[in-house]
Amino acid sequence: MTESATRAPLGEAPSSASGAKAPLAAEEPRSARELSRHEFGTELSTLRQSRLFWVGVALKVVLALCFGSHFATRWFAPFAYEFVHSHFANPWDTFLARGEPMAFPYGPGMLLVVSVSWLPALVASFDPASFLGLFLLRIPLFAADLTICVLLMRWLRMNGRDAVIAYWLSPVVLYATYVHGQLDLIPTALLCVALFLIFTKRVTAAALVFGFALATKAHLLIATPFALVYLHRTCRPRREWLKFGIITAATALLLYAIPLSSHAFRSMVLGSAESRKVWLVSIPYGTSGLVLYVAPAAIVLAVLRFLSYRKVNRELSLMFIGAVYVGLVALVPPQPGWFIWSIPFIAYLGARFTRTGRFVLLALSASYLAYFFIGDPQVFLEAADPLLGAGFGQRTADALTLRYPGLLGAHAASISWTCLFSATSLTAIEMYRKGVRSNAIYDFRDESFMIGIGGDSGAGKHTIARDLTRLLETRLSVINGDDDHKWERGHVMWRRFTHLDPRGNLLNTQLESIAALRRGGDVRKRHYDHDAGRFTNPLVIKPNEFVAVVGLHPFYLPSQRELIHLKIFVDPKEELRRKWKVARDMAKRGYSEAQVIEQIEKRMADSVSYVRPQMKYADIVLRQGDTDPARPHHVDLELEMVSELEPLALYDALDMVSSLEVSWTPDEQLTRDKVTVRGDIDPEQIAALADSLLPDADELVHDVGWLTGGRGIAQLAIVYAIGVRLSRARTREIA
Ligand SMILES: Nc1ncnc2c1ncn2[C@@H]1O[C@H](COP(=O)(O)OP(=O)(O)OP(=O)(O)O)[C@@H](O)[C@H]1O
Ligand SMILES: O=C(CO)[C@H](O)[C@H](O)COP(=O)(O)O
Repeated sequence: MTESATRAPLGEAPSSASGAKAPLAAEEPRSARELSRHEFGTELSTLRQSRLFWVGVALKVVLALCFGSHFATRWFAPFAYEFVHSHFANPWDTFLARGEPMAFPYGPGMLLVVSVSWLPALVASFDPASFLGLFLLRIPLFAADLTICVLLMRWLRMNGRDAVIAYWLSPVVLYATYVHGQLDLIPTALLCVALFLIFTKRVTAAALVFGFALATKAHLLIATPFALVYLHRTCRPRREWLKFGIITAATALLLYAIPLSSHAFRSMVLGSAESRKVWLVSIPYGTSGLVLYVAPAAIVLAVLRFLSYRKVNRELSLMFIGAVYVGLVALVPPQPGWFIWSIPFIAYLGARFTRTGRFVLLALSASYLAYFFIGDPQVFLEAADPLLGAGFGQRTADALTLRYPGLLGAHAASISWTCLFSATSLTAIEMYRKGVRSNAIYDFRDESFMIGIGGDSGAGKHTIARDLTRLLETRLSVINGDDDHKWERGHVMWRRFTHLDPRGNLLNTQLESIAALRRGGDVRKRHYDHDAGRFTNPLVIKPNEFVAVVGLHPFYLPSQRELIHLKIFVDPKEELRRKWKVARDMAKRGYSEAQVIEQIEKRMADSVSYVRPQMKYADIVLRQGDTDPARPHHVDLELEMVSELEPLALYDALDMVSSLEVSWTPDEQLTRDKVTVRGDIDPEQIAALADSLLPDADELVHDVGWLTGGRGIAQLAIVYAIGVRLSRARTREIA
């Protein structure tokens, strides 16, 4: 698979270029909803084109029709059928009265989801244990299965296709769901949907789905602290986690309240033997009767560890939730359905970290099937009873046990359980390690990442800062270099010096501000109000993950250069800069055209002496060529980038876009490369390029903040450079 394969739009020219669709305005942000709709379309079409996907569908349909253990044929299918057929009478009462306390140890949410496919039972009578019944039982499970697969592809992006192998064809899901007949895929899919909504910051919707999910099966309570911590660490306003907790709890409690008055419900669901299994493995602590509950201890340990992270990203959350669920099954008596809880997360590991991930996936799947066959051959084989006749499983298991007592006895079962235990433990450890490593990639520890944006007046410095704010949002603070002018407008000293002269600016004050913000301290600073030409009272600038220093001299002093992690210089075509400056100063600063032109001419010598020389220290120089407001997708940009940032990778990515003409020229010393870009590009293509250039680009930037045309390419080049610098710093730290 080529890296671009999951993103269809890369090679297509944007629609405005062809004139087929109204052009997107450069400032028009796309909503997160629009973007996700588009991406799911991409994922579904990737699935439709995958032969392996269709092989999986065929296999699942056949298994769903023909197989089912007594869990499916004696309990779950009749339970759902009874509920619908009786026009929604309380089925727990009916089954407890029949002496079937194990029939449905799930919450009301699970009954609601499972019943959807049984609506024909409202008007028709049939045997729920028949092929038809088995198939109806699997319809919501298939929907849950597909939902998980699509969400995984979305999360995995460039490795999306690998999700088909790692998840869609998972032997654990095939056996537990389509052969045995466990329902755990439903809460698992709901958990994944809730996580997807959490990651895209749709907190209310996430809480409603998560609350409903808890009402399907209470094991999801284990994922709750991880969701709360993630929201606490990543969401602004900070209280979002509380809102999530309240809505989730209210939704779950409301749903549980519906059947709560039923004694049968309380005894079959709330007091079920299954939920008590979590306490069964314990270590005695001396003779006083004190014991250590192993599984709860592991869960608490994981939650505490997760809480200790200052920064948590999506991958760390997925890996921790997966590690807890996979670790949990190693610490309780083995249940076939419980393994399902961790499978999407293990598949994520398998697709994302292919070498180790696939190895653990394989080890776990093989030892899972081996244990559930050797440990209980009768239940394993009875799933074929609907196809091969009642009693097939029992007869065959008895015959095999008699013939191979060593292979199917208690000792063999313990050996296979030991293997399964080892595979699950290894998986949990791998998930923990990979999650922690991925979380560290864009973590800049206790420093702010400083970005300097320099250039002449009207060259587009603040425009770049605003375009970066769209991507970095509240994680970016901006210092304005103009705040460090020495005097207010009209001051007599401005007759001696221009604003471009370092002697007209407090560059040492600026240096102190940069140093303080970089090490995480607040800065109190007056602001230069361009409307009035006066300084305001001092304002507080807070440190942040990213700080942009925007001005005429952000890297004039050597010490400024040392403190700034990424130096950007804007150097548009002079004619264009004049046009922009005249328009901006006339519209926003109250000057006439003649006044602006006179000011430009007067400052020219200082621009050449003091501003432009900073260009040689820049990591990136952005040279905007012609712009055409009627063609927002249009690009005419020259990028100069220090070779250490590997501009060739950027060139390679841009060169894949067929609607662009890209060229690359290194300088003779191989220290700076020039990349020229001409053509058309839209924000979705730029988002796709960011995905291909940076691991977890969406962790670094807000996905819907990408612009179109030249400004979008400038955003891409800067974000790429930030990503390279950050990941290099982390790699050095890890090494
Ligand atoms: N890439 C761009 N594409 C189109 N227009 C631009 C671009 N960059 C800047 N402009 C236009 O140029 C004007 C000046 O840009 P901006 O205010 O960002 O310049 P500046 O370098 O920050 O100026 P100053 O230092 O004088 O405050 C803006 O009002 C905007 O209309
Ligand atoms: O763009 C500028 C510097 O980047 C301004 O020209 C400078 O800040 C002077 O301001 P004013 O026009 O208010 O005298």
